Amino acid sequence: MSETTNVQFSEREALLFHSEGRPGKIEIVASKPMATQRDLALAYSPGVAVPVQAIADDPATAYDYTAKGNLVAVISNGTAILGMGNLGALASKPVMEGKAVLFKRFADVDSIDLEVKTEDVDAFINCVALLEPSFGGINLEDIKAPECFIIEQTLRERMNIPVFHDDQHGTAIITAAGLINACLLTGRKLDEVKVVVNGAGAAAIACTELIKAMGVRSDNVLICDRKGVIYQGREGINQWQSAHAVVTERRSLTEALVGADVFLGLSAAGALKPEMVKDMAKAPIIFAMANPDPEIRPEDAKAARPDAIVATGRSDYPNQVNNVLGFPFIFRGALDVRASAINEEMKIAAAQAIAELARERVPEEVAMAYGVRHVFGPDYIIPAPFDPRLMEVVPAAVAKAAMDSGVATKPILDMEGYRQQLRGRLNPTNSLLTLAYEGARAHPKRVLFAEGEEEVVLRAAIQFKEGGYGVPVLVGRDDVPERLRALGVSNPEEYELHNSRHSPLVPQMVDFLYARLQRRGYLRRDCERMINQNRNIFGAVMLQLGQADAMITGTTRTWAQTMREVKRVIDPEVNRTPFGIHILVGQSHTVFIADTTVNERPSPEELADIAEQTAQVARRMGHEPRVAFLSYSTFGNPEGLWLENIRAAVGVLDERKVGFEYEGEMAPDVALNPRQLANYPFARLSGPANVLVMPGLQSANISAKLLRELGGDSMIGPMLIGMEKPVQIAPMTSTASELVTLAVLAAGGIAR
Ligand SMILES: NC(=O)C1=CN([C@@H]2O[C@H](COP(=O)(O)OP(=O)(O)OC[C@H]3O[C@@H](n4cnc5c(N)ncnc54)[C@H](OP(=O)(O)O)[C@@H]3O)[C@@H](O)[C@H]2O)C=CC1
Ligand SMILES: CC(=O)C(=O)O
Ligand SMILES: [Mg+2]
Repeated sequence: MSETTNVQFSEREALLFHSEGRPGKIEIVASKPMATQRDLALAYSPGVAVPVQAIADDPATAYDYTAKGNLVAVISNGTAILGMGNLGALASKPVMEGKAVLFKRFADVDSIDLEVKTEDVDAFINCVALLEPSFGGINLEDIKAPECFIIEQTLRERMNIPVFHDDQHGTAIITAAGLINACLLTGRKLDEVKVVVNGAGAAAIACTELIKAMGVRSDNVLICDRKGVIYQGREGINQWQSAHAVVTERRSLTEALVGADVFLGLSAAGALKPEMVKDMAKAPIIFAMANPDPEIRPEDAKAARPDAIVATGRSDYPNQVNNVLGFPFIFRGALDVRASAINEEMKIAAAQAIAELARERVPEEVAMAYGVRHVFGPDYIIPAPFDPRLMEVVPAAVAKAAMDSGVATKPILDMEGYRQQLRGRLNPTNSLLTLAYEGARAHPKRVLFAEGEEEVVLRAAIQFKEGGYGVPVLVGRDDVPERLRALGVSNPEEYELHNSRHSPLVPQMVDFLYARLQRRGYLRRDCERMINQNRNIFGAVMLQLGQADAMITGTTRTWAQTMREVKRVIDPEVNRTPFGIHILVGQSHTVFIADTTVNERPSPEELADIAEQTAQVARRMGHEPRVAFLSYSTFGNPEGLWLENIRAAVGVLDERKVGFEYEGEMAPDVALNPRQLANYPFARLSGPANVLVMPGLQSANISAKLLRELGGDSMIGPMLIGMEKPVQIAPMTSTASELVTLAVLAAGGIAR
């Protein structure tokens, strides 16, 4: 995306995000059934004694019988939390929990945060070293320099699993990848560039070492800390800093930057001033990587030097140079070959793989569907963390480097098979939802929130606006600005508000509604009353009159009631069957269930329409559809009275010659479980179904709601499909972020 974007949120929102529901960001879920006494007897005593003995006899089997092989500890003592400084072990917990969930989200690595309350180097080292049996790898985090160097070095020597201080090496790898590409774009050679590194701590020293190893000349790198340039002979510098001290007359950051090609900021917010940037060389490369706030804001850097290539550590500006691009995938590769360490070869392989990926074109279907233009250039020197290709490319490169350099204890024999397996580990829905959000930011639309008096709706509207996803158009009373202010909004007057009491649009709206309903038994005054008193009708007419691009409602009335109101104003699209889809999203699977909201006893043609349109939605969300028409019966067994419609629907699709797999009638276990499906070798599904077409509304709606209430996975929807205008009716229990997701899907044309 080329536009500069800037996600904003209030402090209240950030706290609410962390406290809502279960406090914090992680929970532990059992990976084996725990339902019966037998399960418990196997999982715990006495059954557990068997793997205990096996591991005692052969320690390598711990990888077969426990979670060790996919488990990474994120460990900190909180002495250098982001760029916020030493705030202690406990305060670092939100960051460490955050890293743990990023491991899972991006690379399906299970991870747990451990905050160790000591600044004593030996105590910390002992604590971590003793944990070796528990984990497949150790990610050290936010530990200040110089202690971090001793800690990491000693632990690498003492432990037989990868120990990786991410602020050092993760950051260095991503910085190196970004630098390679920025130099390519500006026609520079690494052995000629003059670099100023601001900050002389963990990240800065590691970045300096890696870029020197890649060819940047030692006498071309100046490092600065708060006191200025680290020159040879300066008092009070440590051994890691003195290794990079140079002979120079320059003393301040300002002096250091005169004529410099590259600024690498790994220090603190605001450390780089616009006037300093002015003296840098032509087309300067500025990586302001301090978190959460960079050394200079990109807009200020660009104002001072429009010819600059600017990167930050943040996700809300172009060019995010942040270690999140590396650590999940680097550990994925290291774990998969049971590497005993993450060595230089693996780091360089990761940096090169990431740099190369940015130079390749983003897959066309992703770019087209979401209007996201990621083309190698000054605003795109590095892939975005949600780029699904990272998961395939980086772990494979790291695993290969581990094998080639002799640290892989379980080499991968079939590399192509491994890449395929990596692809299957991630659910495309996750990355496509992120891309849908990015697409919304690139093409902001006007979304009407009809129930502007509900707190949850206002919070969704705030998130929608502050996230830059579009313009919320609120329907509500005059006290809405006051309510927005109470929710932490400082500029509520910037929110567009429509109130039927004094909207100048009302006469036009009444005309529209009356023209539509006069032959359906409504008088003009009925229409006036509906416009004045019913927010869904008011909102839907606004949508019809082109005042917004999409509409979200549903939190104050039941779904059916809301649908009745909406349908008074908005028709189904010509030749389409309106219906509803619930989408069940797990870590590695997505299932689309339809029709969960509209048609009580769909005809064969309607079932076929529902299948076709749901398959299209699945494709828009990155899944190759495999449709199962569900029943209690599988291919006529048991026989029953209600199967004809379903069989006829399969026949309708046969005639239509649709371009996706479908089959039926079949029971859900046959549709979803390959072992059951194997009993029907003639069935035309190449794998478990991901689109489930239900025989009727009873079973569909009940299943969707059961799954929402009892299932562990998250549910999107119901999405309303097939209406002439993009209107979405959310469940009454929706959270603010669920409403935002529906708004983004509706505005982006994915839910239609
Ligand atoms: N984008 C990314 O992926 C990453 C970014 N970072 C960022 O890098 C920064 C440093 O992290 P880390 O190395 O772990 O921390 P450390 O505590 O190890 O190092 C901090 C260093 O920054 C220096 N510093 C602080 N303020 C200034 C300033 N105003 N001007 C010059 N130097 C300054 C300190 O110098 P002194 O000794 O004089 O105080 C010290 O050398 C943080 O902002 C962090 O968020 C870190 C890792 C990854
Ligand atoms: C990104 C990161 O690890 C940091 O800022 O410390
Ligand atoms: Mg960090």
